[in-house]
Parts: sequence; C-alpha cells; structure tokens
Amino acid sequence: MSEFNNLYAIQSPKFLKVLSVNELDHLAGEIRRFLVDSLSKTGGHIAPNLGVVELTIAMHYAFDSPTDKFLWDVGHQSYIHKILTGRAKDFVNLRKYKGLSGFPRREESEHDVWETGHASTSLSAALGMAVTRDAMGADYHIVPVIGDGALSGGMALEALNHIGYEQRRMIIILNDNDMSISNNVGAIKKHLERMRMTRSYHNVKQRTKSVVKQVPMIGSRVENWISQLKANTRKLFFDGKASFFEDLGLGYIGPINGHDISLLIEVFEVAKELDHPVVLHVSTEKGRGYNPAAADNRGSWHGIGPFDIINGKKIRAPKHEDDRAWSGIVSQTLERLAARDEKIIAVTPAMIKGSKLEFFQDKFADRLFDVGIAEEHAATFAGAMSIDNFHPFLAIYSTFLQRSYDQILHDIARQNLHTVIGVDRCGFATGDGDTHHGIYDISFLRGIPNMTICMPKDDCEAQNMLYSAFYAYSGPIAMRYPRGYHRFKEVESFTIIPYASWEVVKEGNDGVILAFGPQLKRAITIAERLAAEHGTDYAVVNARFIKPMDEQLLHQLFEKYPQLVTIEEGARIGGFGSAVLEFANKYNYHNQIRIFAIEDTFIAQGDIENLYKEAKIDTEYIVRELSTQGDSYEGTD
Ligand SMILES: Cc1ncc(C[n+]2csc(CCOP(=O)(O)OP(=O)(O)O)c2C)c(N)n1
Ligand SMILES: CC(=O)[C@@H](O)[C@H](O)COP(=O)(O)O
Ligand SMILES: [Mg+2]
Repeated sequence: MSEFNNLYAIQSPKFLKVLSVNELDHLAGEIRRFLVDSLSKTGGHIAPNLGVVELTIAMHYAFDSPTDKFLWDVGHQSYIHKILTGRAKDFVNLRKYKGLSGFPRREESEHDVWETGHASTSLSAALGMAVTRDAMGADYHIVPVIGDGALSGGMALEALNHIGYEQRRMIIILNDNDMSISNNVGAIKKHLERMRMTRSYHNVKQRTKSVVKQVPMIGSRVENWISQLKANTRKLFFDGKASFFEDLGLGYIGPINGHDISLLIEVFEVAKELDHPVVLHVSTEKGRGYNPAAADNRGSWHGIGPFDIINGKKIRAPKHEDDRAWSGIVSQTLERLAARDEKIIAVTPAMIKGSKLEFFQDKFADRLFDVGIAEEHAATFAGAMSIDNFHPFLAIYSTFLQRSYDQILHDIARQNLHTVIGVDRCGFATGDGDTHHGIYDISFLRGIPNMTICMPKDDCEAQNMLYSAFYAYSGPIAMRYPRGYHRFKEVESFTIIPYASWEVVKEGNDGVILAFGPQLKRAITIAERLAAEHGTDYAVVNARFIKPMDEQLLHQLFEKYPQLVTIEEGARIGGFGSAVLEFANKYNYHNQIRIFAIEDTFIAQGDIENLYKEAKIDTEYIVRELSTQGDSYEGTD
C-alpha cells in the first residue's frame, strides 16, 4: 500500500470539484510529498513544480480542462497538471526512454493541448486558439501559464503586443516566482517587483472578499460587481500606476498569493466573467515546501538528477575528480583568457547555470551579460561588440540557437563579425527529448557564408580551439561541445590550431572514418573492432572543422580510400556527411560514402544508449553495417 495511492487512483480532474478548501490544501501537501519522493529517484524539474502546486489545483478546480485549454509555457512546470489528469503512476518513468515526458505532450493526454519545451510560445499559441475559438462561435476559456522568466522572451512580448490589439478573451496566468533558472533579470522583472511591492495580497483579497461577500468556494456571481469589472478591472483592484499590461490594453489583476487556493479560485471565477484578455499576476515561491529547493537562488534545484531527500545531496554517478562538464571546460578556459584580455565579454540568454558561467560572473561581473530568455537579442547584441574590436563570447545551447538563426545570418555572418559562439549541449539532450536535442545546428549553420563550425575532440583541443577562435580565426565561429563530462587538465600554454585543419589519428588501408568531437573516440573503437573482428583496416580522421573542411586532406583521402565513412550525432540532412557528399559531387569522386547520422525524424527522450540505437548510430550497428557492407549504402556512383 503506497502513501500515494490516492494520487495513483486519479483518472480525471473532475474529482476536485467536490472537495472543500481544506481537502484541496491537504491534496497540495500530498502532491508535494509525492513530487519530492518521486523526483528524488528520477530527477526532473523539481523547483518549478513545487511552486505551482496550489495554482494548478485551483486551475483544475475553477476551469474545465480539456474543454478549457491550459497552455504551459516551457512546460517544465506541468507535473501537477499531469498528476491531476491521471498520470501519477507514470512518474516512475519520468523523462526516461518511452516514459512520461517532462513536458506537455498531445499524445499523452487530451488535457495537453499545446506542446512546449522552449520558452515564451504560450501567448502566441493562446491567441491563435482564441481566434479559431471565436471563429467557431465557441466560448471556452484559454489559459496560458507563463513564468516571469519566459515573459522576457521576445515571442511573449510580440504576442502581448498582438493580444492587446486583438482584445480576444483569454486568461493569462503570470506565474511570478522572481526567478528564471537563476535570478531573473531585466526591466520587466523590475516592473513586476514594483507591482508586487506596491500592491499587497491583502489588498486584492480584501477587495475580492468585499465584493464577492462570503464566497464559500466558487464566488456566487454578483451582478453589479461583474459589470463593473467588465468596465474596468483596474479600478477594482488598484489605486496605483497602471501596469505594463494595462498600458497594452489587457486587464490586470494582482498580485495574487499563488499559494492561497481559495483566493486563486475566487480570482479565476472573476476572470472567467471578463470579455477581454486579462493577466492574473500570481506570486509564487519556487521550490516551496522542500527546503533545499526553496532556499536555492543559484538555479541548482531548477532541474536535477536523483537526490537524497533527507540532506538534499545530489546522487551523482561516480566520476573522476578531474572530470568536468564540457561547459565547465569551456567556461574555465574563458575565465583564463578573460583574466588577461579585458576585451572578452560573455553573453548568455538566461543560462548562467547550465553554461557554467557563475564563476565567470563572480570574477568579471561587469563583463557577463545575462540578457534573459532572449536568444535573438543575445546574438545581435554580442555580434555588435566586435565592431569595436571587443571579443564577444555567446554561450548558447544548440537547441536555443535555433531561435537566433536570422540574427546569425543577417547581422553576424553577413557583416562577417568576429563573434565566438559557444554552442553547448550539441547532440542528444537525453531526458528533455526532442524539443531540446542539439542535432540541427550543423545543418542550419552550414549554409551560412562566412561561418566556421568546429568541434574539439577533447579538453586540450577545446582549450586551444577557443584560444584560436579568439586570436587566430576571424568572422563568426561556432565552437560546438556536448552535454556530459570529460577529463580536464589545463594546458600549460595555448597553441594555435591551424584553421580548417583535420588530423589523421589512425592510419589504415581499407577505408577511412571521419568523425569529430566525442564521436572520434567511438570512431577509433569502431575501427579497432573492425580490425580485430573482421580484419578490415580503417583509418580514422579527426574532422574537427565541419566548415570549412580540410579540403587538401579530403582530396588525399578520396584518392587513397575506396570508401569514406562519416559518423555524427546530428541530423543527416545538411549535416557533415552531406558536406562530404557535396565535396565528392563537386570534384567528381565516385568513392563509396557511408553516412551514419540521424534520419529525418524527431527522436524522443531517453538515455544515450537507447537514443543511439533508435537513431542507428550506435557502435554495434555501425560495426555490423561496415562489416557486412549491406546493400543500402550511400554512394555517389
Ligand atoms: C527559448 C528557451 N530558452 C531557454 C530555455 C531554458 N529555460 C528553461 S526554463 C527557464 C527559466 C524559465 O523561467 P520562468 O518562466 O520564470 O519559469 P520558472 O522556472 O521560474 O517557473 C529557462 C531559461 C528554454 N526552455 N527555452
Ligand atoms: C526546461 C529547460 O529548457 C531547461 O531547464 C533544460 O532542461 C536545461 O537543460 P540542462 O539540464 O541540460 O541544463
Ligand atoms: Mg520564474
């Protein structure tokens, strides 16, 4: 008998409707205990979810999902929604291969009406749904939930601009915990802070109560109050200066204590009566109810692996004391370079923690710019610094770089601005799944003139590549590195890696395998296995420059080997293998070319071994294919 049987038994949120406030509060406690217990085993986005327990319960009480539509921005805080819609038992496989997604998924439940993962999309989607709702003459509620961090994203601001103009009915819940992953930043953050400080919860509560007299749970409709509200929400709730939202033509109610279920329900009932878009400014505490998560302000409990509930210590796989995250290898090198070059400036779009820039920030506070969730702005902002011969370093995850495509092309590459872009989390993102895999950047960057794309094989090459990117190369340079760890030893002194140079790391006679980054090690293993198990003798080349390639060496390889093999943890279309094919086509080579890359399909979440297998780039598969030389090979002849 599990302590959480009640939660496992939930089939739909309908059961909430008959519960009393006390019972709802009790349920909130049960859900918190479940989240801490379950995530201590699987890991997941714990702090964002602990903060929205009461909010989600109140939403499912006051609205009728799935008729009313909830849109979770980023979606990392949708765990309680999943519990209340019958998925508690699936948490045992949260973020695992073929398990429960950490984000809303339409195929998982009819209650997940919009899929997310990347930030700031919910308001645009809500407006699209509002237009079609109105066109169909329907009257359900559309309820996007957006955090204060996600609100800083350009898309959210573009959508607010449109929503204020369109005036379509929707209830925007602004979940303000005054945190992004790390501390939130920006002028809007300051505005929200002012709203929180000048307008107390008490104020909203008193006003709500005085109008909805003695509301037990669902406020009985008070006709004249509702008509006043329709006329002007602002007058009822505030005395002070208008909020930013009101200036844009939206209603605004807040701040509302996001942990007071009965107040939340009352306010939702009010908002349901409005015939225009309204922002409900809900104030919550990230990590609430679990001390280590609540006390954290460095983002350490935003998303975590398994941990010990009692002492809050993370349970990590044993690793060598000299192992570092790849982001750490790069950021530590950046610190070393920045210590002797005042022109190095780091830019991050809200990923100080993930990009391991906390120490850079501690040392060079005035040379670290966290611009919020604003990848488009981050790219142009960084690029512009090179005009005055400063050395910008834009640290950005591959998946979020997708947002900056036009800025890289139009602003940076077209003007050939010397901008070093640290492309982090290249390859599979494992538990986050298809929204976050960093497997498209080669394809979308390769076609941009002036771009250099490179990836180091190890810690030493990473340090020298970063150094070379600043001091020996020009134009935009995308230096890629993966998630995960690598042994780290600081190089005594930096050396220049010749531009666009590859290196032969193993000689051979029968064919050559081209790979880069951590795949190089796998390529060597594959070559060794082919030699030992099948007597074939493959050379291996470190193709550390994906663009431009080492054309001189590539000509020699085409002349020497009948077969060239490429291995990459990236999309096949437009990827590195494609580049080799294009080269063969251009110079009329007819060698056999075998490409091991990710086919034209989205790959879901999971551990790296399963993802490799699903993508058919695992070692076993490649060895088998190369040893049998199956019928289906890529060839140019
Ligand atoms: C486009 C994009 N950039 C960055 C991220 C990484 N990211 C995930 S959650 C998050 C912070 C979101 O803060 P907020 O919306 O306030 O939600 P909270 O975690 O505070 O509940 C960030 C930066 C992302 N998911 N999407
Ligand atoms: C939801 C989101 O986008 C981030 O929280 C992301 O999950 C972070 O990934 P890392 O754990 O690789 O930093
Ligand atoms: Mg927040």
